[in-house]
Amino acid sequence: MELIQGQVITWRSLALVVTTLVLVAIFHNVCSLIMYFWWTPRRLRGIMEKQGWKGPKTFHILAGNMHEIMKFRDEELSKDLALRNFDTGSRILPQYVLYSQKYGDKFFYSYGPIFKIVVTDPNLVKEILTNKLYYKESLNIMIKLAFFGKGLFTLNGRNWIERRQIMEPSFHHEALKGMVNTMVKATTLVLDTWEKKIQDAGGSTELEVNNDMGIITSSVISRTTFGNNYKEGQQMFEQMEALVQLLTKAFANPFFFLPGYRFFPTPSNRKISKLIHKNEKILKQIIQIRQEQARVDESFCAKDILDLMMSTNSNNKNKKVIDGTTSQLNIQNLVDECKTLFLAGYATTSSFLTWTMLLLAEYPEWQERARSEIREVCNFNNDIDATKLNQMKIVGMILNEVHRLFPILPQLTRVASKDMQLGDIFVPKGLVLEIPVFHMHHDPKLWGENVMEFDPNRFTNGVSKACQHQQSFIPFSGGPRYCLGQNFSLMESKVVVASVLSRFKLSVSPSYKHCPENLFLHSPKFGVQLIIKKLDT
Ligand code: HEM
Repeated sequence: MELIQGQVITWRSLALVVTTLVLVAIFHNVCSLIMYFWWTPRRLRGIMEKQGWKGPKTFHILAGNMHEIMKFRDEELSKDLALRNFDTGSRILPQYVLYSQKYGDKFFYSYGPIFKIVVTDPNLVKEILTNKLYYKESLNIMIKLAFFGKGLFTLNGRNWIERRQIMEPSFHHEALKGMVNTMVKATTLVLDTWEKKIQDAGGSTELEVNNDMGIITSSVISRTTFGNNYKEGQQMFEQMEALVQLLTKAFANPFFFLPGYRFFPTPSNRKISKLIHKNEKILKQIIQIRQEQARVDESFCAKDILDLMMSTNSNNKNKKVIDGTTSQLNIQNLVDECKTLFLAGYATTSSFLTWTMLLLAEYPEWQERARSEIREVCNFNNDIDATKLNQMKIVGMILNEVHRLFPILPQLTRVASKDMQLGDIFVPKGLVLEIPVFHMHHDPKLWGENVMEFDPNRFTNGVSKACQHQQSFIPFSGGPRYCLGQNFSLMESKVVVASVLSRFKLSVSPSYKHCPENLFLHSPKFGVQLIIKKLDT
């Protein structure tokens, strides 16, 4: 009886403990949700209002001010736009135009439940980008899993420092010099198809170049990262494109931002998980084969980015990095870094090159000036190397001006890791600071009255002479987290421009509709249609 009673007591206590735990978990989650969606944005807003910052009076608990911003953006996107009109802020960063007109320079708004202030003063921007106490905002979990994992782009703090040390040698000048040939080869393959199309069409043809720039940059990144395994790498791009499409659609669903939503077995979530899994499988296979090669072949030496990464990684085996611990990447870390390089290195440069082709076609005088320089430097043969790329000054000026007018990442964000002082602003812990790169690149106070014109001449004496403040030009960000692939991308862009202009003449097709948009990246909504002619030599 006692035993039975004892058992009853035990079961009761167990049930009580379980119920209490469940209730505590529910209470904790409800409190976190209330903090995230209601309390934190209101608290931060109160602190900023007390300091004279202004912004929209109301915001939706899930969507923040997104409805108003998207409505304004869609109205702007539906208007016709002249190609030489670079005053496109209302479609690229609509929140900036909408709220700076209403509230002046010191304004805030809410992106979903995230409360943000916008900072444009170049001195403050410099402080934000260089001070490591401002860390990278965490990305939506689905985007993170799909494209970056726990890779360099998303890491913060000590993990980021360790990872950057491992990744940097793969992008040093000496390593990059050896990649120029690969860049030329990948470009030539696509340009040969242009030549064939022109021949078939009897002298000139219309081409949508955004697609072809994507083929070049995906081929360059898979060849430079994976060398002989580039074909396996290239399979990933189709999946990545599909993931971009699915995630863009998913973004329109307000529940997408709810914590834990990714675990709901919706058709879209299932497709996304399947694609992520497929990509990881391809990458793991490539890396495992490499690890095996390195193990059995003593003479195995660094040839491509993955080899370089793996060899820096194995040299780190016995090296104490920080706090006396060693840092070595495991296979999942390597997979995440490859994913990061694929997305960061492909879509960015591809959109950038598309805008470059468009502006070269629209400004024939600059196309000709660049062509003369290329003729002088490399005599129009494909004998391009790193030294010759360095000598292409006019091409460099054109590329800078395209980066200024069409920054591919039109805004950057950072989060305060603790209460801080930024100039005369008190920045509370957790506040998100947005840097509107696009608007800084188009500000007449920083660039002069001709800011809305395409004028590469402004870069004749370098960036420091082109604008009032070095931090006014940040297409690749600034401070310790500047783009790891900056020099890689500049080299690749020069190779593509030099190869295209050595063989072809470009003009804008009448079928081109100018519609820049900011969908993750600053890119042309309907692609870029150009008329391509073979150059008379
Ligand atoms: C037109 C081309 C490119 C542009 C405009 C661009 C722009 C940027 C920007 C603005 C950031 C910093 C983001 C932030 O501070 O929040 C960044 C980071 C990064 N980029 Fe690029 N990028 C380009 C090409 C590339 C290429 C070709 C690669 C690699 C092959 C690459 C790899 C990376 C990586 C790994 C990071 C993260 C660096 C870190 O956090 O330490 N990027 N990029």
